[in-house]
Amino acid sequence: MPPIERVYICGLGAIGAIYAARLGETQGIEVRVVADPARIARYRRDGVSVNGRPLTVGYLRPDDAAPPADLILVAVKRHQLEAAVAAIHRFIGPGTIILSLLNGIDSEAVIADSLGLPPLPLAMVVAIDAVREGGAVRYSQPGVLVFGEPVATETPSPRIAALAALFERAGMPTRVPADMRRELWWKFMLNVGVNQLSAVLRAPYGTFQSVAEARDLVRLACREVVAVAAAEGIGLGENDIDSFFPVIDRLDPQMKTSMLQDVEAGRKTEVEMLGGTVVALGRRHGIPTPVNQTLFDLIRVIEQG
Ligand SMILES: NC(=O)C1=CN([C@@H]2O[C@H](COP(=O)(O)OP(=O)(O)OC[C@H]3O[C@@H](n4cnc5c(N)ncnc54)[C@H](OP(=O)(O)O)[C@@H]3O)[C@@H](O)[C@H]2O)C=CC1
Ligand SMILES: CC(C)(CO)C(=O)C(=O)O
Repeated sequence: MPPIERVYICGLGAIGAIYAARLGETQGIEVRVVADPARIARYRRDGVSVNGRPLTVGYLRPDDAAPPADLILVAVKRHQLEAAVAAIHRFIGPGTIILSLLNGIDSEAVIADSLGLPPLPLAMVVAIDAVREGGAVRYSQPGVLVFGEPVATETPSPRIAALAALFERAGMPTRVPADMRRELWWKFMLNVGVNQLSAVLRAPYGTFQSVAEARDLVRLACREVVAVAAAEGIGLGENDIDSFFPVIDRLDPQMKTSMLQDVEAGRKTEVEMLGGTVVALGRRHGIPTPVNQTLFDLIRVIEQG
């Protein structure tokens, strides 16, 4: 597989801007952000910055004529995914790799199904504390991009090797686990616990680092993920809950989850893809999920308040 040189990004938010900045500074990589004219006008007028440095990047409108990308990074919120897929479809060629940086367990399948493509690689960004206010993005921990094929394998496929080579050139930390599907579920469990509780408690990471009761509440929500995951053939356990607290403990105590940022900015949250998914899977498998039902209802009330 040829090296990745042309990267298009859809979603210039907390995550997308960090990837645009890092890849855009890498010799030999062309980065362009795909967005509708209204968003492009806003980015040009108000500016986008990452840790105080203005971002200079080229833009592409969904109906522009441009060569297919080698790689498309999708970094929108879950409820924005369908529109993002429509925006990128013109830039997909036979060799284009699409990598979804969204949280949750279904975005890759949604993208592939909508576009009639074979299964995409699975991906997630972990241990990052990105915060966005308007177009100003800040982070203290850059995190790790974790990706792999959807079917467990010890040997990286050509597209996974090409992705690893790209991010190594850009000096961005990556990890390629053998069983990426299980990793995605592990991160999903973390987000179900920490993101939802942070939104209800209006709590930054510091609360989950120092308040025992907050950690206990996270555990209660995550145990329901362990139960539905088992019914879906994914083996997670209490030790997997234990293993994410050290990740949260290393984040800036004053920074906030993406869901708390949405609540504070009055935006729609990703609650359907977190608690909503747990509740739906619980119903399908006859597993009670009262904690996630409660969190779901609370966050829906907050969204409408
Ligand atoms: N923030 C974090 O620390 C982390 C977030 N994640 C996950 O990454 C994903 C992205 O999160 P995050 O970056 O925080 O979200 P943001 O809300 O900061 O960014 C999403 C961006 O996508 C833009 N967008 C939405 N729809 C379109 C579209 N159709 N075309 C072009 N641009 C579009 C939005 O523009 P506009 O503002 O104009 O709507 C916004 O700038 C989520 O799934 C989140 O859960 C994962 C790890 C950590
Ligand atoms: C793990 C965490 C909480 C930060 O990386 C996240 O994924 C988010 O804010 O959505």
